[in-house]
Amino acid sequence: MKKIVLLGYMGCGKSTIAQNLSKITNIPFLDLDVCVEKKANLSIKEIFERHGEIYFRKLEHEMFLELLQSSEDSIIGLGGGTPCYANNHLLLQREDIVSVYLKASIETLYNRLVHNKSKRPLIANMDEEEMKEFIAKHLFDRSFYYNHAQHKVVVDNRTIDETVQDILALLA
Ligand SMILES: Nc1ncnc2c1ncn2[C@@H]1O[C@H](COP(=O)(O)OP(=O)(O)O)[C@@H](O)[C@H]1O
Ligand SMILES: O=C(O)C1=C[C@@H](OP(=O)(O)O)[C@@H](O)[C@H](O)C1
Ligand SMILES: [Mg+2]
Repeated sequence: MKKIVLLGYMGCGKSTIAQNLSKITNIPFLDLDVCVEKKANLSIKEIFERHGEIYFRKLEHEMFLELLQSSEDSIIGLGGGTPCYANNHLLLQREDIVSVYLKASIETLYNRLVHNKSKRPLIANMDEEEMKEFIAKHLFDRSFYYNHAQHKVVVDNRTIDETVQDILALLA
């Protein structure tokens, strides 16, 4: 039984790539954020607004453990912060987990996030200049955790299909 876990910064494509990889492999896909939202019966935005980030991190950790407990094969798209809290990065070291860091440059992340920030509470209220600075610093802080992944796939200038193929090639 294997779990393929995609990690990386907000906007690198975890949710999109996990879904597309699932279509090709027929391995079921789970998005950790969506699982948290279903369990809390609130959107990520609402969880942050009503209960704060620390509460979100607790739910995220509990849900990650729950998904890893299942014996089913699955492709799991993490949230951008998942490996950086509650020692979640250590859970990635399990033998039945294949972890893939979708590595994107600041420019790629900025371009993908700038029109897509409203559902992401950490950047929702930033202007463009603030966002650029934030991504640069935050990505630097988080890279330590992302680099715990078993594999790294660079996603800059790659289409969705190309990234899916890159992942399939390293799984082969
Ligand atoms: N080549 C690409 N690979 C992945 N996502 C892409 C690509 N080009 C554009 N996008 C867009 O970038 C965004 C990535 O968001 P998402 O999949 O939610 O990332 P994450 O889950 O890592 O935050 C989506 O709007 C997606 O359509
Ligand atoms: O980077 C983060 O801390 C977060 C990333 C989001 O997921 P995506 O990376 O899928 O946007 C979501 O979990 C939440 O808004 C916090
Ligand atoms: Mg996502």
